[in-house]
Amino acid sequence: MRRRKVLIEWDVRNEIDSAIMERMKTAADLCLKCENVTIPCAVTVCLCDDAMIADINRQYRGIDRSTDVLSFPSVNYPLGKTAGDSETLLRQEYDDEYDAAFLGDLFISVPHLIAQAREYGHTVKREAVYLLVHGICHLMGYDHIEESDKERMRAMEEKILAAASVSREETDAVDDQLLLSKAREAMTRSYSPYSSYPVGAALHSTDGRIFTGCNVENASFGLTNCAERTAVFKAVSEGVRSFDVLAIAAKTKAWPCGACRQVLNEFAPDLRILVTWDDHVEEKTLKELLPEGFGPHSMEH
Ligand SMILES: O=c1ccn([C@H]2C[C@H](O)[C@@H](CO)O2)c(=O)[nH]1
Ligand SMILES: [Zn+2]
Repeated sequence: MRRRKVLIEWDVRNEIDSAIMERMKTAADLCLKCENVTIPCAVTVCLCDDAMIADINRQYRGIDRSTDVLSFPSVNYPLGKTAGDSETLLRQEYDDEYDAAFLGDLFISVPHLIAQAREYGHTVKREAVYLLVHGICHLMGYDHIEESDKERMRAMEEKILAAASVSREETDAVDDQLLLSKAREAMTRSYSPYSSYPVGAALHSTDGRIFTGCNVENASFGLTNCAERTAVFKAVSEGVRSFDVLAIAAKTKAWPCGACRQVLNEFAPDLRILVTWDDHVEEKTLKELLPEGFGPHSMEH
């Protein structure tokens, strides 16, 4: 069987869930399959922020604003042709470095994609797959300037998305193992010279992002900020207020302190909490840790 894989060279400046990146990878392979491209191809995908994509938009297209996805095809398809009917041309684009035909570069703004998913009421995963498919279609020679071209592109996108079957009902499920490893990694950044008790936290937002935090101590002792609150405050100050899972890593089993439970309850009363120490993992809900908690709804009649 002939190989129809897309090699993606990622440049991750803004992180998204690894499960979402896996789905993007699968969708990329389906682009080649649906287009009937039988040789291996390569693309670069840069996951960036709004400022960077606006910068590229201005520099290369003279458009001074942010957008969701930008594509820079490296193949010059003849008029009306796409990758599927340009095998000879693609073979000429063979790149030693990738051991594949190089199709071009894509830039995707992660904050833009998250905002758009929210606006359309579907998952970040679905939006991420859609933007990647749209971008790869451009790299395969599709366009949407003329009405007839637009219809062809739309039809191809629909075909690929159907094959990728990212359902509208799907949720942005979190990868617990990834979250735990992010918490352990955050623990290494702890500033805890007074207690010598480093703590790391990784908070997963319902839109699929991960915010990490560590404990930050102070010579005045009382000003210490716990890892959990560091993570919450980082997220909230970035405009994110909805969370589903928190992972905490420490040397011993460390459920959040009372202050952190209260802060977490403000934004995520239904939070699942995982704690890890050595090779152990335990799970509880915030409701178990803070029964009858006082929260934003407590003051309502
Ligand atoms: O759940 C916890 C418990 C403690 N700490 C920090 C605060 C302090 O720096 C150190 C010892 O209490 O651990 C946390 O970050 N989270
Ligand atoms: Zn705390």
